[in-house]
Order: sequence, then structure tokens, then C-alpha cells
Amino acid sequence: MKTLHISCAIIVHKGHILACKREDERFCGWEFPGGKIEPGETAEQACLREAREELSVELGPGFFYDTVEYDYPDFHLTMECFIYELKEGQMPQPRVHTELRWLERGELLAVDWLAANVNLVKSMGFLWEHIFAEGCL
Ligand SMILES: Nc1nc2c([nH]c(=O)n2[C@H]2C[C@H](O)[C@@H](COP(=O)(O)OP(=O)(O)OP(=O)(O)O)O2)c(=O)[nH]1
Repeated sequence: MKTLHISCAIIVHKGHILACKREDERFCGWEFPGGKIEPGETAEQACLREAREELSVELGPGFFYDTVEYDYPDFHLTMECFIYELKEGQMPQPRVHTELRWLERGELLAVDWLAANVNLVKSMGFLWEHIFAEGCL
């Protein structure tokens, strides 16, 4: 099975995380901004670039969170996930997504996440206080 290697940015701000709705011919569901890692790029550079392209935002401090491995019916997904704050004054604009939503802890599962994201988002719910702890970002 072919493997798709991508990275994504989990954007956090004031106790919320940003969910983005993708509606295209192959996928319909909520995801994090991101995409394929281009040759010569690190996973971190790729998700900063994708955040610029997809949301027109510059991201601030961040850290590596987790790597998701997930088997879709026709490919294996390896997704490197980073958590970032927004840079001062930045506001995401939906350039490719049909809707953006800021979710607080109690709403994390209120949207229909792409299948590969569900356990990742659940883990964020468990680790919420640590993710938003003073000095973490
Ligand atoms: N960006 C992103 N993709 C995800 C997430 N969860 C998930 O299963 N995916 C899947 C959907 C897609 O099959 C794949 C991302 O591939 P993609 O085609 O969007 O990558 P890309 O943005 O580089 O695409 P392209 O511009 O090169 O066409 O990963 C997620 O949270 N963010």
C-alpha cells in the first residue's frame, strides 16, 4: 500500500483549537491545516508553509506533538503533528476550507473529524491542561 507522508499544524489560541472543514471530491470532514512534505523541506517547514497557503497565517511558538499512523482503504497515512500558537495579530482566513471552527475542550468531538484524526483529538482532550500550560508555548 502506498504511504502518504504529511505534516499538520494544530493551531491553539485562548483555550481553543482550530478545526478546518475540507470538502473535496475525495474527502469530506474536519482536519488540521497541512499537506505533503516537499523534497528538501522538514515536516515543520511544511506545516508552516501549508498554514500560510491554506489560512494566510503566520504561526508562532510551537512544538512537536505526535505522529499519527493510519490505514485508509487505499493508502497509509503518516501524519506528523505540531502544535502552534498564532503570531500576534494573526487571524486565519479559509482559502481552501469551507468552514473554520474554534473548538474548546468540551466540543472537541462535536465535528466530524477525518478518520485519522479522531484518536489524536481525543488524546488532546486528555492532555488539555498540559497543552495550554503556562510556558508550554
Ligand atoms: N491536511 C490534512 N490532511 C489530512 C488530515 N487528516 C487526514 O486524514 N488527512 C489526509 C487527507 C488527505 O488524503 C491527505 C492530505 O493530502 P493532501 O492531498 O491534502 O496534501 P496536499 O495539501 O499536499 O495536497 P496537494 O496540495 O499536493 O494537492 O491526508 C489532516 O488533519 N490534515
